Amino acid sequence: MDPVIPIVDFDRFLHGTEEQKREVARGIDNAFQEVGFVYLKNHGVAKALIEECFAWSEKFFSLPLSTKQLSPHPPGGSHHRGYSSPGLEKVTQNTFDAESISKAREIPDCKESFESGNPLDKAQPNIWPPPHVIPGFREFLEGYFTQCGDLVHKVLECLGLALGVDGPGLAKTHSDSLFQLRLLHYPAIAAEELKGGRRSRINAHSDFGTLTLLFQDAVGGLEVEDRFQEGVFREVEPVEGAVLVNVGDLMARWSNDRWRSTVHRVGVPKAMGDTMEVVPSRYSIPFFATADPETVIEALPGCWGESRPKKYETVTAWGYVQMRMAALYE
Ligand SMILES: O=C(O)CCC(=O)C(=O)O
Ligand SMILES: [Fe+2]
Repeated sequence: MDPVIPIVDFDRFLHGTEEQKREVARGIDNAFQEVGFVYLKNHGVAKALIEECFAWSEKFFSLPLSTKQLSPHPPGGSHHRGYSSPGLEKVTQNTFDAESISKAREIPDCKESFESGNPLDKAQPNIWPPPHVIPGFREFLEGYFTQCGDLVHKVLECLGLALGVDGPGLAKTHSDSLFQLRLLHYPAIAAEELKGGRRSRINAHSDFGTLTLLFQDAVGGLEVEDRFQEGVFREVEPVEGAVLVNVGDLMARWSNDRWRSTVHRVGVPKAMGDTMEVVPSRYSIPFFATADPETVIEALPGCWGESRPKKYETVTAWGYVQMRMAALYE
């Protein structure tokens, strides 16, 4: 059976009555408890803007490799900006020791990406291509970043409502907006390579941060792990006009595991059937949110009590994300 990712009408939070807002908050809360993913429709980011972002992404990735490499992702995992060519980033899941990391990396991810962040982020400055190579790219992405950041803040406000946290509560912990906008391109690939497990589009992983927004094209192939059967993945079909929102590890921990950070990966789209030999190229645009670095991550109100003791030690948001990033590169 396909996983049911609930679809919630976010306009009822953005413009609804108090009761409608609470209803949306309950809807997202339930979805995050059950699957860790929710589809939001009427999320307020204009369709034309999202389409334009996909167009910029296609334009960037169609540049020659040598041109894309004019804005290279630095070696190591601590400065996550710029262009990564296919095979550079190798996603692994919960493996921090050298031996298991190198084993997981035998199957390369067949994708290329371009990462950018908040222009005010001093710790991770953006790495843009020279303007003459793709004029307007930087300006567009900087504006798009702000729009996605606004949506993250709204979703956090809504989650705060679900937990009974007053006012902007949770959104306040993300006020630096040290988020990451990622353009992703999975080049066309022989179906055999993916099915035979010799290569993957993106290996199974969960996201590190608090929340991820994911816009994807119509190709499909995103799969989420069955909550009751480890290692069993089911496809999540794209829903036109809706943004997929999922819980990251930091949020799972912060919510004392009330909300799930579900493992996901990208494989062969089911809609292709068994006959197609080449899996078409796919584009997606995740936007990763995390809390301000100094935020103290300890069980949120409403997520612990006598019958639900706190499961995790207190960490800062910064300390946690650094540990996860270091396992990505090198
Ligand atoms: O491309 C996708 O649909 C998923 C990407 C993803 O999971 C990630 O970048 O963390
Ligand atoms: Fe992910």
